[in-house]
Amino acid sequence: MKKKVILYRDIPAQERQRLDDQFDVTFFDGMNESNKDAFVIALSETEGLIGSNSTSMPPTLLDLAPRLQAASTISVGTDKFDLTYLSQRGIPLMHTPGVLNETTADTLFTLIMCTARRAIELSNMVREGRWTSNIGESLYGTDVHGKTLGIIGMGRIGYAIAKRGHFGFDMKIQYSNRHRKPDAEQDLNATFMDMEELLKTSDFVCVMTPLTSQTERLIGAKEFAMMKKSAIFINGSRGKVIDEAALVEALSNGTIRAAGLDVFEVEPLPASSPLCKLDNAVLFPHIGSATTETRLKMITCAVDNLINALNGDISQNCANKEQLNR
Ligand SMILES: NC(=O)C1=CN([C@@H]2O[C@H](COP(=O)(O)OP(=O)(O)OC[C@H]3O[C@@H](n4cnc5c(N)ncnc54)[C@H](OP(=O)(O)O)[C@@H]3O)[C@@H](O)[C@H]2O)C=CC1
Ligand SMILES: O=CC(=O)O
Repeated sequence: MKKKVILYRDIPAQERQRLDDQFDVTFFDGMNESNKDAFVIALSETEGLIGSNSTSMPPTLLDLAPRLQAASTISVGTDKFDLTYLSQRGIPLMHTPGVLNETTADTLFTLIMCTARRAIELSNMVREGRWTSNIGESLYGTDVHGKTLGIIGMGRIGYAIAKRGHFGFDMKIQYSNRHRKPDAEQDLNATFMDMEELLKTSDFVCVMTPLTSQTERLIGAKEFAMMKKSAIFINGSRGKVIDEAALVEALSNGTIRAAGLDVFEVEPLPASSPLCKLDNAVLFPHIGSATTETRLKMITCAVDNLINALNGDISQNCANKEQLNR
C-alpha cells in the first residue's frame, strides 16, 4: 500500500506526478480556517508532509499526526517547525539548502543597491510626476563599490552575497559567525570579528543567520545604536531576528541611514506597518528565492527529499540528522 502524504502547497504538474507515483497524496492549498478540519483529519493518517515555508507546523498540530515519518519543507529555513520536537519523535525534517544560494544573494544585493541608490524612492518620484528638475544633493545616494560589507551569518547565502561584494564591487568583507569560515577568508579576503566590532565598522550590515532561539532579536536598539549613522542595514534572514520596532525608531530618528528588508516579523507585512511610511526603507515581499528557475529547483529538491526520506534515506538535506534519535 502507498504511504499517505499531505501536500500543502500547489506544485507543478510534473512534480505532483512524481509524488502521486509513489504516494497517496492529499492536497491542501495551504492551511486556513476553511480547510483546517479536513487538514486535521488528514493529519491523523499521514506518514509524510510536504509544503511551503509560509505555513507553520507547531508541535500542537503535529501531535495530531501520530504516524508521521518525515516532513519536507520547500525552503532552506526550518523555523516553521520545532526541530527539537521532531527529533524527539524521530522524524526527519528535510529542506532545500544550496539550490537557492545564488538567487537569494542576487535579491539581497538588489536590496543593497536599491537602498544605497534610493532606487525605489526616486523611481516613485518619476512615476508620480514629481521629477521636475535635477534631483539635487538632498536626494543623492551613497556608493556601494569600495565600501565595507559586514555579514552576520556567513553561511551558504552569506558567502554568496560576500562573493558579489568582493568580486563585483571591490568591497571589504568582514563577518561574524559562530565558527570561522576559512573559505571566505581565503577566497574573499574576509575578516572574522565579533558582532559588536562588525556593527561599529561596517557601511552595510547584512543579516543572514537562521532564526533560532539564539538569533531571535539578535539586532535591537542597542545594536542599531552601535552602527554608523551612515550605515545601511539589510535583513534577508527572518523578521524575528531583529526588533522591528527598534528598527523603525532607528530609521525615523536617523540612527542609521536606511534599511532593505525581505523578511518581517509578520508576513505578509500589513500596509499599516510604520515601515511602509518610511522612504528610507526598501521593502520586498519575501522574494529571496522567488525566480521561476530557483523555485522549481527547490520544489524538485523537496520532492526528492520526501521520496528519499520515506524510503529510509536521509543522507542528503536532513536538517535534524545529527539530533535524530534513530
Ligand atoms: N529571504 C529569503 O527568501 C531567504 C531567507 N533565508 C534565510 O537565510 C537563512 C540562512 O540560510 P543559509 O545560508 O542556507 O544557511 P547556513 O546554515 O548555510 O548559514 C547560516 C549561517 O548563520 C550562522 N549562525 C547561526 N547561528 C548564529 C548565531 N547565533 N550567531 C552568528 N551566526 C550564526 C551559521 O554559523 P555556523 O556555520 O557557525 O553554524 C551559518 O554560517 C535561512 O535559515 C533562512 O532563514 C534563506 C533563503 C531565502
Ligand atoms: O525563506 C526562504 C527559505 O528558503 O528559507
